[in-house]
Amino acid sequence: MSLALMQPASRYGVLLVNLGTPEAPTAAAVRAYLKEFLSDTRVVEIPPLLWSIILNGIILPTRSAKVAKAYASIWQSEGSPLRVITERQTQALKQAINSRSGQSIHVDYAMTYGQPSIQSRIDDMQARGIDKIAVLPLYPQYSATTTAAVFDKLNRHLAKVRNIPEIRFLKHYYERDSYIHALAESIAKYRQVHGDAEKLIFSFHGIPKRCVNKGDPYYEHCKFTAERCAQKLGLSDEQWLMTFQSRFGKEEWLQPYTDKTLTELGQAGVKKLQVVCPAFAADCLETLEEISVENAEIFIEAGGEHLGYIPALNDDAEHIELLVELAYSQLQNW
Ligand SMILES: C=CC1=C(C)c2cc3[nH]c(cc4nc(cc5[nH]c(cc1n2)c(C)c5CCC(=O)O)C(CCC(=O)O)=C4C)c(C)c3C=C
Ligand SMILES: [Fe+2]
Ligand SMILES: [Fe+2]
Repeated sequence: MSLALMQPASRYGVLLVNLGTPEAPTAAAVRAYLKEFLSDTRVVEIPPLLWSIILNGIILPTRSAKVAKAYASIWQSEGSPLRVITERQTQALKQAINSRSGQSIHVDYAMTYGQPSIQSRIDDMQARGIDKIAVLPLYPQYSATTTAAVFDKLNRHLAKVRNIPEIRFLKHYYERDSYIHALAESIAKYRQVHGDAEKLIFSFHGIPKRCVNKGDPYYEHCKFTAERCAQKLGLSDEQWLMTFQSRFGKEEWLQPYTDKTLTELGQAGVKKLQVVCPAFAADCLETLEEISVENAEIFIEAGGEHLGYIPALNDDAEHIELLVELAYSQLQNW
């Protein structure tokens, strides 16, 4: 792979962006993180004044301590898994791009909520003389609740900048062969070690059904991902399922729900399941705790025997290859 750039490499930057995570597994830190995250109107579309009363009066006081406990159970010595893995991805991508292209391109990461903020990383790049920035949100499937939230944060910052950099923004990559390949390879490798299961569940982070009804293409992107990956693995229709996890609030979200499906499968006599979560580029609370612990317990209580969680692509070699391809796709001939 060769990279054709129109200007010196020192003027280009690549910014990986993921969701964000608390600074510490404490109620106070989780509260601050959830407050910023759940105040974004891309994430929660309830009228702001009404939502601010519900958020500050009910959600934050009741949820922060409970969620902090869940974070504490997965916290690593270096910090939150999402941050630790995103840092590793950033370093690995930097090394791969620069050794491959022989050019020194600046690579960094930001979080939509919390630190390091998109604003601080764009400012840092501009201070380094970088004026062409490729922004790569680490969401394979586009949703207004995630990808567009990155776009908003970026633009809200640039609205205050006099001399703006040029930006290229990756909207999604669910359709790329290299993504489907990396996902299928990770499942095949897991199965080489742990054996097959009766069924493979593709569990995506959910969003409210209303969002899809109003035009969010997320469901279609998830469906394409699961179908292509199952096809690549040679699975028959009976061997896999697509579900949606992490429901929040009372309204209907995309279905079938992961937890309810696990209960039904356990009750129907299924003993061995494997779950992969393709919407997460890095392992985090929603995979390491919700799927691997909470949902595994739900399945076993319903009669199942084993739920094997297949890790996210994280800093796997195939994933870093994919990130190089995504970065090149934005930087090429620029
Ligand atoms: C309130 C609505 C939410 C929407 C819509 C939503 C969409 C969405 N989220 C991710 C990725 C992640 N979400 C994570 C945690 C998380 N998500 C929500 C709520 C919504 N997400 C909450 C409240 C939380 C925090 C935990 C909790 O209180 O239950 C994470 C993990 C972060 C970590 O620190 O580990 C990720 C990643 C996607 C991909 C998505 C829509 C496509
Ligand atoms: Fe989420
Ligand atoms: Fe969750």
